[in-house]
Amino acid sequence: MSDTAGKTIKCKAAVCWGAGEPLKIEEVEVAPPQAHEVRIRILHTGICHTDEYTRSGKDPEGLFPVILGHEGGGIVESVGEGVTGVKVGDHVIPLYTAECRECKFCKSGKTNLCGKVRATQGKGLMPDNTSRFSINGQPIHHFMGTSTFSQYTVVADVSVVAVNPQAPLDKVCLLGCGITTAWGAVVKQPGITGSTVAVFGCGAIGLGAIATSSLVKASRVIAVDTNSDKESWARKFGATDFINPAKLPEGQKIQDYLVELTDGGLDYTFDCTGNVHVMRAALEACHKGWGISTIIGVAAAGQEISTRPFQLVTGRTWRGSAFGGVKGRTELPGLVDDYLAGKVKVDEYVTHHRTLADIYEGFHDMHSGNCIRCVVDMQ
Ligand SMILES: NC(=O)C1=CN([C@@H]2O[C@H](COP(=O)(O)OP(=O)(O)OC[C@H]3O[C@@H](n4cnc5c(N)ncnc54)[C@H](OP(=O)(O)O)[C@@H]3O)[C@@H](O)[C@H]2O)C=CC1
Ligand SMILES: N[C@@H](CCC(=O)N[C@@H](CSC=O)C(=O)NCC(=O)O)C(=O)O
Ligand SMILES: [Zn+2]
Ligand SMILES: [Zn+2]
Repeated sequence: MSDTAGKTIKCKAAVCWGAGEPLKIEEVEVAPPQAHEVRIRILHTGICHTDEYTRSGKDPEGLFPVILGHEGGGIVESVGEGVTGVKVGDHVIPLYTAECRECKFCKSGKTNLCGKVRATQGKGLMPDNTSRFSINGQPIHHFMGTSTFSQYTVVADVSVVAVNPQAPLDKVCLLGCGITTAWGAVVKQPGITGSTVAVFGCGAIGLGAIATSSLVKASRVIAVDTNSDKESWARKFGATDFINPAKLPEGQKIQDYLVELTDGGLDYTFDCTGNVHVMRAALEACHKGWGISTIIGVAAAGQEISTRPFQLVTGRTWRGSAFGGVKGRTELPGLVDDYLAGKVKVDEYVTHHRTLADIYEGFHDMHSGNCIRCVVDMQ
């Protein structure tokens, strides 16, 4: 039992006070975990584009003030009554996609989307409809059920998983979102082995989709990105081809180019940009009769996708994937072990490091065009 158990902890956190505002380092009070909750000392966190998406005000679910962050790694400091899944001292990864194993979604065998805490999570609150974070008595919202931009956070017990303590948390924190999302979206999609794939967007998510397509032996992996600097990254992660759509002859659409290049279109495509026009191109680059396009990117409030319904009538499938379809409590420990065994890349994604004091610089890094993932040392 830690000597802070049952007490409120004062620590530093990066708080976003309003849409579009920078993050500010504040002293926050973190209340003890209630029943079925876990308080975690966060050691490292990645910064994902979804954090920036919400900070910027593009997220229709965005609430302020808030402590963002959902790609963290830490150690359990204390647990509330009834917690059995993790214990004090465990090395853990918080899960923005919970896994209760009891709800309709969890029991369906058809999805990783758990319904147990999603409604309160979307309101920036714990399952009892209150927040564990406050500053001078003012409640601060949680984010994605994780809030890893705080030195201590509280999560629901269904939203955390213990992992091999041998795994460096400054690396496997990235399995809390980006890399796992990409890995799952590919390995859970039957048929990729021996097939052609195009990945639109070569950030961490796109590179992960490229690496995993290569791992499962897709016959061809075409990377598409408007930033030509991403070519060397894409090839390093296993792309066989790289195309910059901005460099095509004027008037030529990327989907038409790809259909011609691949004798009718791709077997599988992935949108890893969050741009609805790219999502359309990814769908229309699919082969007639069987091509499947997966949307991974998150689009801003008010954005909608469109295509001619004929694209679907003629056998293309449009689908989406959240956290790669991965059930975190069941599958993440195995993925961490795969990383330790050298079967899954993680270290290769880390291009930038920051401390909590300059975490907001990490958001600027993300826009620099040469940042794949920035890892923040929270202590
Ligand atoms: N569904 C899920 O569960 C998850 C979704 N996401 C979402 O996935 C998306 C990708 O995340 P991440 O990899 O971190 O983001 P990045 O911004 O790092 O990567 C996106 C890449 O796409 C490139 N790009 C931009 N516009 C185009 C275009 N028109 N055509 C081709 N490429 C383009 C960008 O180039 P440039 O460098 O010039 O900007 C960049 O290289 C985000 O929307 C994020 O919110 C993330 C995690 C989980
Ligand atoms: N809140 C947004 C949607 C954000 C979103 O799509 N989140 C993804 C994960 S993105 C991670 O970096 C996700 O898993 N969604 C499923 C969910 O239940 O939230 C909006 O309202 O548009
Ligand atoms: Zn993310
Ligand atoms: Zn559930």
